[in-house]
Amino acid sequence: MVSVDRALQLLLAEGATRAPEHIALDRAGGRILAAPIVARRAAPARDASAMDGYAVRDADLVADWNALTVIGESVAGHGHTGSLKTGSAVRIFTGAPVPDGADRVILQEQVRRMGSQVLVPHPCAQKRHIRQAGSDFIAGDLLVDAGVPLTPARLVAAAAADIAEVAVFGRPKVMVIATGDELRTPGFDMARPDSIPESVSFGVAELARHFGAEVAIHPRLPDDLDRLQGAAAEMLDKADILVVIGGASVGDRDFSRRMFERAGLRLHFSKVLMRPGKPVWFGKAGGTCILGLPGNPTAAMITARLFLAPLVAAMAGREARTALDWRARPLADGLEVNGDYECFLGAGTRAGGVSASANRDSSAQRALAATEVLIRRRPHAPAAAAGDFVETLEF
Ligand SMILES: Nc1nc2c(c(=O)[nH]1)N[C@H]1C(S)=C(S)[C@@H](COP(=O)(O)OP(=O)(O)OC[C@H]3O[C@@H](n4cnc5c(N)ncnc54)[C@H](O)[C@@H]3O)O[C@H]1N2
Ligand code: MOO
Repeated sequence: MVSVDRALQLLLAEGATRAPEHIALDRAGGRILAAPIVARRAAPARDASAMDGYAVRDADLVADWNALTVIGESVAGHGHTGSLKTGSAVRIFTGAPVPDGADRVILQEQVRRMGSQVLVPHPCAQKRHIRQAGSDFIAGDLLVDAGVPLTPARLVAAAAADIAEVAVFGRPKVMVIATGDELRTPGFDMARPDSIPESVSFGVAELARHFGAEVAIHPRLPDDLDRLQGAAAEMLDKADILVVIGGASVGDRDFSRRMFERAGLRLHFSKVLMRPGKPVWFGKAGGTCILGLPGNPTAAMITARLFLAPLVAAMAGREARTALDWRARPLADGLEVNGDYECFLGAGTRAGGVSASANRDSSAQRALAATEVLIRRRPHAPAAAAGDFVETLEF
């Protein structure tokens, strides 16, 4: 049996990032950049108007009101050709190139238009309403570092930098399999009272996707060692990480480790000093990582959050710690002294702080749905009172 920290260390030693690939920007959302985004052009490329109005020369604005001849128009996408001469103005719109010779843009609300002329007030010390060429960035500027996800906002910056294709890390392939004679597909074939809906694979698959994996769900299998061993070899070929749900404990029909014996399983840890989730195990067969989750749904989801999420994140090109962002939050209610095992309590958040679920049974699924954060209780942590700070993780 190993501690949670030691288990993480052993697991993450196997979390090598996937090779980078080049993909079109419109398919790159959420992927992790393998190379930085460097601007290929300046923004704006030339001086641009920040407002709708008139481009004018300061030298023409000496009186309280100044009559200027409107000699043309500059709209976004079609700039005015030619420069601004003494006594003239150019009608201009937001985003349009500012004609050469213009010093500022006067807002249209502040002028009086009279036929081909415009009456422009003295600008006093008003803003110029001109975005200078390169004031956002210039060609060669680093806009986004490697190693971070392409968020919606970063996709905008990459496109603005005139980039059509980005280098991102490959996504790890995760295959999830649920095992157990009692399991049935939700919504089907629940006639026998000893059948239960298979629920855990849905949560584990979504969690893996959320942290950057490409996920496949293998059809679930009964507790039949021959069939499990037969499926093992085929699954190992198709996945970077294989997640087996159930059969992790010591019962006569708990086969999740033995399922991979023939494939040459090398166990890195088997059992962790934690509650819930003690039966969780991790090993490798060939080049594939195998994570065995306990079947009890709360135990499965907590161990997946603590071990699968950082492994996927690391393989997808992020630092594993980004998936384990422990934060101090105050307790809304007190907690009892902790025992020898490290404990992870599902909790909700309220105005006063975090509040652990009353139901701590590792088979609970209603309390799981209400869990927003996990509270971490180190071995032998003393009793804690409302208002005390505890380590918490987004769930
Ligand atoms: N003698 C001992 N018994 C048990 C120990 C132990 O140390 N000694 N550990 C207990 C702990 S802790 C856990 S957790 C469970 C883990 O058991 P398994 O991983 O072998 O899981 P199963 O027996 O297959 O299932 C447990 C429970 O969860 C339900 N289940 C399983 N898979 C799913 C699924 N995909 N969707 C929904 N529900 C699932 C299953 O029906 C069982 O009710 O072992 C304790 N026993
Ligand atoms: O993982 Mo078990 O469900 O610790 O009780």
